[in-house]
Amino acid sequence: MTAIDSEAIVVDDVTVRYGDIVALDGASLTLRAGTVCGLVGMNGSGKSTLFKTIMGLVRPDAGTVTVHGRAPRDARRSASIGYVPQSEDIDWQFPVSVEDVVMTGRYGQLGFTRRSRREDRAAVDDALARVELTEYRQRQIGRLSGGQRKRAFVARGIAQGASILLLDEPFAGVDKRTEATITAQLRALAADGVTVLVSTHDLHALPALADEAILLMRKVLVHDTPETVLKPENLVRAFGVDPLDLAPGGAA
Ligand SMILES: Nc1ncnc2c1ncn2[C@@H]1O[C@H](COP(=O)(O)OP(=O)(O)OP(=O)(O)O)[C@@H](O)[C@H]1O
Repeated sequence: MTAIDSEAIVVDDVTVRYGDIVALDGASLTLRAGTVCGLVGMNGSGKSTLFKTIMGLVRPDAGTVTVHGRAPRDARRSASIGYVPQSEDIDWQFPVSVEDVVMTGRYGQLGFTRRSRREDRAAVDDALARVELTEYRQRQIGRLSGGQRKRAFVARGIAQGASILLLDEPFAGVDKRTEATITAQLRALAADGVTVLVSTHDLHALPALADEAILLMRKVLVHDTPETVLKPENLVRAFGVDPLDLAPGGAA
């Protein structure tokens, strides 16, 4: 693999504005294939905007994004990039079952008839088993708990078979067991060469989850190992205070 091939995501000096609000201000990063990168920053620091920009759902006002050397929209159309959005962005009343949701991850591979083939059904079965949701497969998606909903959308990302997976706060409101299940699956995907970018507010879990981490504050403040990113001087730059000192019981 050449150096360029191994660069899964390249964000180069990207600025995104929503009217007067500057959500990203000259953000740059490069992610190598097969790594899990944790994305950390305070509320409003631009994490969701960065995901949407990498997906090609938001167009940068300045700068460029390439995904395996291609424009994000092209990568999205070819299903080589998958996105697990924040729970608030999903319509939970929609009358679809868990397995229907996971099957939508296969739409990029289905023909225009959208008829699932044996390999699609096998991918859905495998993804459901990986996140321990097999017994809930027939249930309407809104009749799951918060943690089960997260797992359903992680399964959808897995079933897609994308080489890049973006996850926006998959651990929000989930219990430790679910967090461990999702973490193990993301690590397994990375071992298979998938590039994973995952935002999280759970700083304690970052070293177990990620090979590297990014501190975002409209731009990339630090991109290094989780241990370096978690140094108090770096967290103070991103959060104004050391959030680990604010946790119950004090510092980690
Ligand atoms: N559609 C929008 N229209 C206007 N402003 C927006 C929009 N989406 C985000 N913003 C603003 O852009 C900034 C970055 O928001 P973004 O959602 O990317 O942050 P975030 O880091 O994901 O936050 P959180 O941790 O709360 O999810 C914020 O100031 C937010 O209010």
